[in-house]
Amino acid sequence: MTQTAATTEESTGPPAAAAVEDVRKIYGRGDSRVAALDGVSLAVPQGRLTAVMGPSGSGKSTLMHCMAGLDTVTSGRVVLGGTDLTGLGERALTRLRRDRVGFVFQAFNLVPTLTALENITLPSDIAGRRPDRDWLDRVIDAVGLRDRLGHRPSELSGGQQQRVACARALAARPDIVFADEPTGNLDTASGREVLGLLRDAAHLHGQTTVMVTHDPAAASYADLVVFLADGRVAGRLADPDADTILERMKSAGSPA
Ligand SMILES: Nc1ncnc2c1ncn2[C@@H]1O[C@H](COP(=O)(O)OP(=O)(O)OP(=O)(O)O)[C@@H](O)[C@H]1O
Repeated sequence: MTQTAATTEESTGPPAAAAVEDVRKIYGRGDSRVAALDGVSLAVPQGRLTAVMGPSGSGKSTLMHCMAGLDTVTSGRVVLGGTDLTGLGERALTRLRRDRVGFVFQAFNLVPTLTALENITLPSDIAGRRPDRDWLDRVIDAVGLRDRLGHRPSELSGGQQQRVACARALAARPDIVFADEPTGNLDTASGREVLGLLRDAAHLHGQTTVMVTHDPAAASYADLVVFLADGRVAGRLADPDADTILERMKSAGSPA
């Protein structure tokens, strides 16, 4: 693996936990050619919650997948925790995702036959690692699921299931967590719980997290909001409130 310093565009603030530099991702050829990412540069600050917003088709999921090593870029560079992902083979990418990245998706993706606790420790079990017991306890308390650990997913509410999914992502202490519409399937109250959890994980425990969302209220939990449009970065807002985010979305002329 090539080790390089993660670069950051900002001269102040925390160092970048991840960065993309002039990334292009082209799908298809000829008439069906789509530039899903068209020269994106972005630094994800360490220990912060970053939201990525933008209209449907603007490249949010593609960006997240490329940053997480789930997809490769056509050109440009992706650096994660000092490792240049560009040019890594599938085995190395698999190892990197397993060891250094946590995922929270809209569909909770819990294993239905396992209990909440078994789901939370599954990634460490698969990797053959013993989970850090103290940390696991803290994560379980943070997600407020201590009295539900023996329940199977079908015995949990949507919000509880997503909190299990968050705990699963946090338990392995990954360098970075990627959350794709983590509150998309949740009612407002459950969504707030999950967002508060992700924000606390960043602020109290230094967990770097990138979250894709369409929802200005959800994005207002973030320390930094990055707007995409047509595969490009169309703006950034630091410490935004929901109204400012909504204004920005309106002025971009394209509802997310
Ligand atoms: N596997 C693929 N093959 C071809 N085109 C693709 C593929 N994946 C994405 N695209 C195209 O790339 C562009 C960006 O898609 P992407 O899913 O990243 O957008 P998004 O902002 O996440 O959208 P949404 O909010 O609707 O999920 C779209 O035009 C999409 O049709």
